[in-house]
Amino acid sequence: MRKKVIIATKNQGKAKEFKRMFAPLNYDVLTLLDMPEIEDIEETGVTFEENAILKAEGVANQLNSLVISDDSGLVVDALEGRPGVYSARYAGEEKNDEANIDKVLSELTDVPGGDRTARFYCVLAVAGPGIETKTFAGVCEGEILRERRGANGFGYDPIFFVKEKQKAMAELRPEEKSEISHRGSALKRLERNLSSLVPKDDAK
Ligand SMILES: O=c1nc[nH]c2c1ncn2[C@H]1C[C@H](O)[C@@H](COP(=O)(O)OP(=O)(O)OP(=O)(O)O)O1
Ligand SMILES: [Mg+2]
Repeated sequence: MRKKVIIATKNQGKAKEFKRMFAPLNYDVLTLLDMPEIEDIEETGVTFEENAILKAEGVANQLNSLVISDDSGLVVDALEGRPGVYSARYAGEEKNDEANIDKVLSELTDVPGGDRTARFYCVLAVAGPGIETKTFAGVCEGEILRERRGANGFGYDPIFFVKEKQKAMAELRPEEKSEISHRGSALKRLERNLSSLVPKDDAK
């Protein structure tokens, strides 16, 4: 029988990646895109971890069910870590991927090749009735390109050059991306630690 897992995200790109990554584990993925009645959770944290916990616990409380959330973003060294936790709303509250990319590219116009290092971060939080909330992190190292490359993925993928693959993230096939991505490694950590999700009452 197929099992089901709830991912507390409204991001279409993340939803696609989670569906693909959970399929071989025999899980169907439900997201907030399937549950319009869930109230928005404000991302008031200043770290990926804080925001992931806010989203997972906020949605778990509304559904009274186990949920996984994903807070992720792009950290650029030459921009002192921006856009960071503001990645989704970097160019404005309407969350426009193209405008966000344009803003990063223009801020980096005068930054030479060697100084364009960056990384994607992902923190997954698991929360639910009777369990202690847990987080799992993943990182993917790269460099910011001078122009867009590739048509796959979402968000900042077209301007993120993955050293390991010598390609833009948006040039990778979906399964290639999941193998090396921040989200893929965070999910692997989560899978390895599922047994640590102990009931709160048992926690010493
Ligand atoms: O693999 C990725 N490839 C490219 N860009 C990415 C990736 N992973 C995160 N990102 C960017 C997209 C967005 O600008 C921000 C996430 O912001 P974040 O608040 O976690 O997600 P969101 O608001 O889009 O959806 P939600 O909070 O409902 O999960 O980082
Ligand atoms: Mg968000």
